[in-house]
Amino acid sequence: MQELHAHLNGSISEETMRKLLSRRNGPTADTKMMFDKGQTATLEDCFNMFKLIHQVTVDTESVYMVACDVIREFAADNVKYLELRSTPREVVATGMTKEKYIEAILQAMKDCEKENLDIIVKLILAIDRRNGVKVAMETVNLAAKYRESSAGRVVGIDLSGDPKVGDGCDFIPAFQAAKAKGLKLALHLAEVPAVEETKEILQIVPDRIGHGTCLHTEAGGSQDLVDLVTHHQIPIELCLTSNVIGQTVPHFDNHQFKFWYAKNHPCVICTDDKGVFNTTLSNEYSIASRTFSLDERTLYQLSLQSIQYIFADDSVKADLKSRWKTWEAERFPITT
Ligand SMILES: CNc1ncnc2c1ncn2[C@@H]1O[C@H](COP(=O)(O)O)[C@@H](O)[C@H]1O
Ligand SMILES: [Zn+2]
Repeated sequence: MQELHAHLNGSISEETMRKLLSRRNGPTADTKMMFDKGQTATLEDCFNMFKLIHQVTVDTESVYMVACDVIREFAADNVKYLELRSTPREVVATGMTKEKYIEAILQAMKDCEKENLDIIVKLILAIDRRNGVKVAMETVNLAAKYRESSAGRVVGIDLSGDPKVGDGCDFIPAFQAAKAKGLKLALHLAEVPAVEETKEILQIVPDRIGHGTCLHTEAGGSQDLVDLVTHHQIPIELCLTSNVIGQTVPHFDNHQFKFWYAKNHPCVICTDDKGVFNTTLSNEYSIASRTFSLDERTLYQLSLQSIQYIFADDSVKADLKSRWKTWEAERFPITT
């Protein structure tokens, strides 16, 4: 499998969280940092959870530890290619600058490469829409700088944060600058109904869309949005548990996966925040399988197709594809 939509601070497992809570003052050891299975909440609850989590990842040591653990956990879940995304954060009290934050993640990526984990990891820097345009432009510049100095480990830019805050159109110049610098764009779009904003942002044709929950008319979107996304064949990163717990989708059966999959549109199954939503990528594939009656071969095809939408270069795509094909030949031998 490949995981293309995973926020670092939302991906912290219970075990890592325990280690973090024992390290410093702040939220106490029994503070809940994840939702229970089957629990529902609101997007606001999710963002409050992130605020708490950010209180325990305030120094480079914790960011490094979190990144190492998250990479190892995805590898243990059989993820062969991972694009992590994270919002560079400065914490004056601990001396963590945005540069040091990014470097801690890059160091974790490099050190994990030495562990022979059988996983390729790339990094996407996130623009939090709550932090405004100036910070967004800074993030783009940081991404360009570290793309150069990290041997291509930094691959793109994300737009995330509370979708109800601010106007995403304000960030269009930052997205254009990112594109001009050769960075890829994976943008959270239409996580809640926002037809005008989404239409305008779609004009720049992002490389991938996060969630796209409210693109289609039944979910508060519009036919124009569907036509644009279809016309440009923009892959959509779909996170089932996240959307159901956050209640932007009432039940798994109403998930937009159904709409886009039925159109044969590029769909990628992802976790979003495996820690906060208490899930794994395998679990998300199982939910998709149970909810939409997809057999193993169909899940395999979905995973194989996702390789086309990764942000790494063509040689990585070709290598992954050949590994998938080898596995296919073993798992589904042609019998005559
Ligand atoms: C639930 N749906 C979502 N919608 C929008 N943004 C989300 C998100 N889930 C996570 N994030 C974004 O990721 C940050 C945490 O990871 P990092 O500190 O960047 O590693 C959150 O603060 C939010 O900006
Ligand atoms: Zn997300």
